[in-house]
Amino acid sequence: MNIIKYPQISELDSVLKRPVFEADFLDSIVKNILARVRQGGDQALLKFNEQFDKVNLTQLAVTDEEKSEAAGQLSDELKSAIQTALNNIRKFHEAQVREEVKIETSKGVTCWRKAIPIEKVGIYIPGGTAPLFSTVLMLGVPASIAGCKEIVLCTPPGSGGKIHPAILYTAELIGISNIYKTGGAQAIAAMAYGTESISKVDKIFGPGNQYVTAAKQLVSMEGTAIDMPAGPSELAVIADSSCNPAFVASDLLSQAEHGQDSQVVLICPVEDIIEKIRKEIDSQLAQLNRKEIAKASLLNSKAILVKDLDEAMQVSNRYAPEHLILATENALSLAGKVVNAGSVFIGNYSPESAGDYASGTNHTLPTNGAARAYSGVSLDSFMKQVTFQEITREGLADLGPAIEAMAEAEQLTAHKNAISIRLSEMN
Ligand SMILES: NC(=O)c1ccc[n+]([C@@H]2O[C@H](COP(=O)([O-])OP(=O)(O)OC[C@H]3O[C@@H](n4cnc5c(N)ncnc54)[C@H](O)[C@@H]3O)[C@@H](O)[C@H]2O)c1
Ligand SMILES: N[C@H](CO)Cc1c[nH]c[nH+]1
Ligand SMILES: [Zn+2]
Repeated sequence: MNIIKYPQISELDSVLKRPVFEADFLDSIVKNILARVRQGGDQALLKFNEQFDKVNLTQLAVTDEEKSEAAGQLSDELKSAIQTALNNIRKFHEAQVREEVKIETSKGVTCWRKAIPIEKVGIYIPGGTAPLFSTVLMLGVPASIAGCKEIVLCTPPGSGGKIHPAILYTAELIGISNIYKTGGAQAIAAMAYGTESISKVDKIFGPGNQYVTAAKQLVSMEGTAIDMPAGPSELAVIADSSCNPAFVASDLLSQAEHGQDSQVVLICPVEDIIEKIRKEIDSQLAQLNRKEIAKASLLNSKAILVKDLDEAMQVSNRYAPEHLILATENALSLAGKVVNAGSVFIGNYSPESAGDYASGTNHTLPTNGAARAYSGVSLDSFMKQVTFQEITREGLADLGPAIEAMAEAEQLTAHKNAISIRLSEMN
């Protein structure tokens, strides 16, 4: 992880450039995959399973037998951990249910907003390099609280064409039964267009690699809604002398291990602390399962030496990380200065891994700077907010002249007439 000392704010965009593929290159690969699925349906998906996932299958749907075997393949310890996470995620997302509020905007004019679940949703569960069953909780729990009628789950087949039992077990726990063995851009195409066995959905959710994220963005231009660009994982840590260097190193490595296109950034006003954290990274790396992946993503990663914590926050806000850890003194008050971030972890005992699995917040978060304008997945992501208004005869008598005047000024006489015809009936 290279150190960049005291960069100018204007240099940051190039210093902190994400390691993304060139957009035209990615688009041409992904457009081709989308077109082949649109034309070839299930057969195309099965061919992509052979090409990318090296499995030869005859059907995409997970069978009832596979589902029923899943629970027996997990330890009681893991099942209980999944239940703990489920409880916390459910609590946090249930608290997002909002009361319907009726407002009388003027006498006799009542307006309100009602949250109505999106009927058919598709959830993508990454499985290329690790079977992310925690993502089943992050997407399935809010979808089920929202009351979505149909939930389609796609995930790449693992070795031997199997889906990891923890994915199947977690899906069963939440009540998701339409599960298909297809991953990457082709899975996104299947949910966007529909195939013989996979239903077309109204909105697609879920994180994934750059192919998945590009496919979601492309199908969204053709009319299927998506949650947000949730691509390769990122983490920024703002640390000062009060941090525990070993903790910070462990946090940076936790996101570096996701993929070689992950990026982690350390922002710190004390050079000596940066050195201590770098040493810790080197010693902890050796013990990791995925050290080669973590090493590769550390090559994309930077330590930024800044003047003070205010400047550290400016750097972080400019970067707009998916995750931000504040390992500083008075971390809670520093958190008040966050403008751009997907999810924030405050203090030495709030590791990012807690949000990945079990604190209760959602881990499907905007990456690649999208946190400047997008929020992570929440209950609202699975609902439409429909507005209603009810106007009484007296209400229209009062409000009508204002509407007539505005319609007249926009030269929309039919609009004006829809009011005038009623006002004349009242006289
Ligand atoms: N932002 C978030 O909220 C969030 C949450 C969890 C995970 N993630 C990220 O999700 C990603 C998961 O990536 P993954 O690769 O492990 O799994 P994945 O399931 O996203 O992708 C695997 C699929 O990619 C396709 N693929 C692989 N190589 C290809 C190629 N050369 N051409 C076309 N398609 C190809 C294959 O179909 C394969 O099944 C990681 O980058 C992780 O950081 C992000
Ligand atoms: N850190 C990922 C989001 O960027 C989510 C995840 C799932 N499992 C472990 N981590
Ligand atoms: Zn993670």
